[in-house]
Amino acid sequence: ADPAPAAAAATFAAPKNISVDDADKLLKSNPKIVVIDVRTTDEFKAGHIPGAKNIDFFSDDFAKQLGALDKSQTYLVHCAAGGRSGKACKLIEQQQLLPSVYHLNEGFKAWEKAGKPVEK
Ligand SMILES: O=S(=O)([O-])[S-]
Repeated sequence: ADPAPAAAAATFAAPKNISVDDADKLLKSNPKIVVIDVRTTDEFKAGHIPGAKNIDFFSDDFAKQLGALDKSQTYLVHCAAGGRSGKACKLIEQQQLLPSVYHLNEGFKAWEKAGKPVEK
């Protein structure tokens, strides 16, 4: 009666830290990757990575919203400087919310500072 959780778990990989330059290259080479910006709506509105989806880390149903995303996609998660997104990635790993996640751990601040594309 055991649903073989080990086999299911094997398809999940822990979120992988990635630099600003590597994230930029990754998004260019794979336009299907979904960027998840876990900052607040106000921060998001002030400028974000083009095409990003905003899911506020502080929203009550944050984990639920992540868990409801399409698990066949690959995601790039970030916040402003890696604090909130680091916690988000722990949650993703512990609860196995998404199987394929990159973490832009230096955050949007580093992205912007490097002169990478920003959309409002
Ligand atoms: O949470 S934070 O690193 O964006 S300040």
